[in-house]
Amino acid sequence: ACSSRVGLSQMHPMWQEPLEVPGGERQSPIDISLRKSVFDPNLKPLVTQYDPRTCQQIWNNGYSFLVEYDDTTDKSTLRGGPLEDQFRLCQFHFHWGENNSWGSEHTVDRHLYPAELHLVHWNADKYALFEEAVVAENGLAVIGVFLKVGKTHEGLQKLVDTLPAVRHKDSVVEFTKFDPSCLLPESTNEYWTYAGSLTTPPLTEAVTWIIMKQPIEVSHDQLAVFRSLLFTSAEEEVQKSMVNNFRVQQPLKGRTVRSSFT
Ligand SMILES: NS(=O)(=O)c1c(F)cccc1F
Ligand SMILES: [Zn+2]
Repeated sequence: ACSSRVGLSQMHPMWQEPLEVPGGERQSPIDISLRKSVFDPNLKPLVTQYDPRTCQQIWNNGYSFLVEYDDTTDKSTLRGGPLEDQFRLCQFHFHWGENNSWGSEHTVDRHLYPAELHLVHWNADKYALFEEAVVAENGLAVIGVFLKVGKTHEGLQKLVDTLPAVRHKDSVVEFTKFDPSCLLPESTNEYWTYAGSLTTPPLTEAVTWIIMKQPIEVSHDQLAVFRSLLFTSAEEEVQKSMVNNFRVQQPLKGRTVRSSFT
């Protein structure tokens, strides 16, 4: 699975120099300013082809819960949009707040959503492993989807029902036959895209971000189950609720956010 080693401490020997690590010029997340984003007519529709049979497990890594996919073949892929290459889905996860007033990492004209979904893909045309791509130029493509409180999301409920099994840090549970395209909004033609970074360590500046304009709706109770997870492992005396697992917004530093729509 691609994300169990995501908190890379040592850099893998690379034929290509690893990128400058953070403090850099292209950190994430950011605020997306509607009036500053630039319509790019050359942006293509996104093409996602996800095979639910590649879904493997859910893992509480002590910061979020990751739904991990088998990324050893080209069965679940992303291409099109701003991308030149084909990317493989390796995991998806969420960021959320302690209440419905905040929780997303990106904002739109400073509007905060209660949560944000990240579908993490790596460039399988250029790299052999996620671990190589995560420290490389043009290594990752992450689709961000905002969550807002509304009607129950039927597709999400299967995931929500398994979360109690991964309540503690380092717990894992088998999770199969889940098609993550059910978590994408109806319209995937409307998105913003910009050059950024991972929002968790190693914070490397390897990510082409693709943020969907249309949020998905989930129920208040579904979000409450996210907040029942814990940052802490079963052994620790003091249990801490897994909430507010988002990074603070980073300076744009002259970057342009492009939009696929006017
Ligand atoms: N939050 S994020 O989407 O930037 C992210 C992670 F949290 C972890 C690994 C890769 C990655 F891309
Ligand atoms: Zn994330």
